[in-house]
Amino acid sequence: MGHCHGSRHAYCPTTPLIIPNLPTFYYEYLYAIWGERIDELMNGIIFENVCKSYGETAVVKDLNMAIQEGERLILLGPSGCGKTTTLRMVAGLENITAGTLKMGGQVVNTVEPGARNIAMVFQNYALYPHMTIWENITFGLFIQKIPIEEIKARTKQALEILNLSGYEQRKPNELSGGQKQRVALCRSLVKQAPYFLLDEPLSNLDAQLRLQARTELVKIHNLYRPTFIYVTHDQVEAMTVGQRIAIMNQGALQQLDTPDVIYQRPANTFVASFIGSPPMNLLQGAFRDGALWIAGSRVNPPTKWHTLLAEHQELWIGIRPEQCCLSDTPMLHGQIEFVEHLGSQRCIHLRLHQNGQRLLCMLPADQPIPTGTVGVSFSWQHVNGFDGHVGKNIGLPNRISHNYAC
Ligand SMILES: Nc1ncnc2c1ncn2[C@@H]1O[C@H](COP(=O)(O)OP(=O)(O)OP(=O)(O)O)[C@@H](O)[C@H]1O
Repeated sequence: MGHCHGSRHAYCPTTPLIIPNLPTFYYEYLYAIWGERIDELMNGIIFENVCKSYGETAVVKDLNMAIQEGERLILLGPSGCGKTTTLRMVAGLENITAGTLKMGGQVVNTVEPGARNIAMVFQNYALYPHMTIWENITFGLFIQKIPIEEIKARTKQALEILNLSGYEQRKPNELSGGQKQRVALCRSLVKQAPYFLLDEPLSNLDAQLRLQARTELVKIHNLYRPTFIYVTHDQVEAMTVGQRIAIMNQGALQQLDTPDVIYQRPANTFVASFIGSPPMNLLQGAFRDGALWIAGSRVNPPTKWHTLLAEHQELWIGIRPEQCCLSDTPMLHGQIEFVEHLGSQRCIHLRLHQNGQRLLCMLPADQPIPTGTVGVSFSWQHVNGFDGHVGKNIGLPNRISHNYAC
């Protein structure tokens, strides 16, 4: 277990804390997650109680978040939730109102942007119109006085990865939007900075190009594994590019975890209804006399759940649409109101009989769909329960499959 060499180690289980000024539980929490790899984490980015306000308005609230060195982290959330502000604080483009931001083990609250060793890609490509593509990409490297052979080698490699070889002598106005976006990525890539910050870099691309660019982003990351923070409000992008996703709402971090865990075990009702298309069904639940009532129907949950359910009594029961099926021995009954055709699947909109709540079921397109009233079942292993008052996941023991690719 122990690895107490060097001075930047944050926590060693056999000795007291080495770095002062942080609560003990914080290191214990980090160590529990990262174990021996805590070294890498300390070289990453750590937010400690970070707040940002504009006048009286708090836009980032008490953010605690540790990003591992070399990790691809996505900041995801609805418009205005504070993603860009968070990213800009890392870049040094916004002051931090309160709290501490650390990069590479150093507090950087007052460090100038130019001294933070970051590469940043913005939504608008910000290319110099009078320069060629090659000049746009290499300009910053010449300023850094990097040897010409090194500049040529880095640029050649980046142009190849981003399919831009042959475009070196064009001007930005001779490129399509997607190509300009790739030049902007290329220009950041050649810096080989340890921190790579991206703010909605694909938002100007059409669906086809976005798909291709997602793969390129992962390739870029794999090339030299910078610590990568990527802001988006597109959950497909988040799920496919991110190794972990931080979900924000109204300036507060809601959940920070792998895409699988976030999808299958959302931390609260906000995450449950934000992630997934269509989103998770949240049905009213109540636990009385050993039975669970879901949307007004009595059902029998696994006996081992009873203690947990009894602690909450009023609940939201979360069931993903694709985990519902039509059944001859149903748990719930409803009236089909609408059928959406989505190619390989169909989304059935039901109005439940007992309490009139709506339930969405995702079914294979080749499954015959009866008309009128239908019965629906689901398997307990995929069900989530949320406290009826505060909306927090109560941790019913359901099954999570960890099958995402790093
Ligand atoms: N300079 C500023 N002065 C006052 N309020 C600001 C300023 N910059 C941002 N805000 C507010 O802070 C909140 C967070 O903005 P931010 O740009 O971080 O959100 P976001 O999650 O990135 O949104 P989007 O996805 O729409 O870009 C918003 O309500 C915004 O109006």
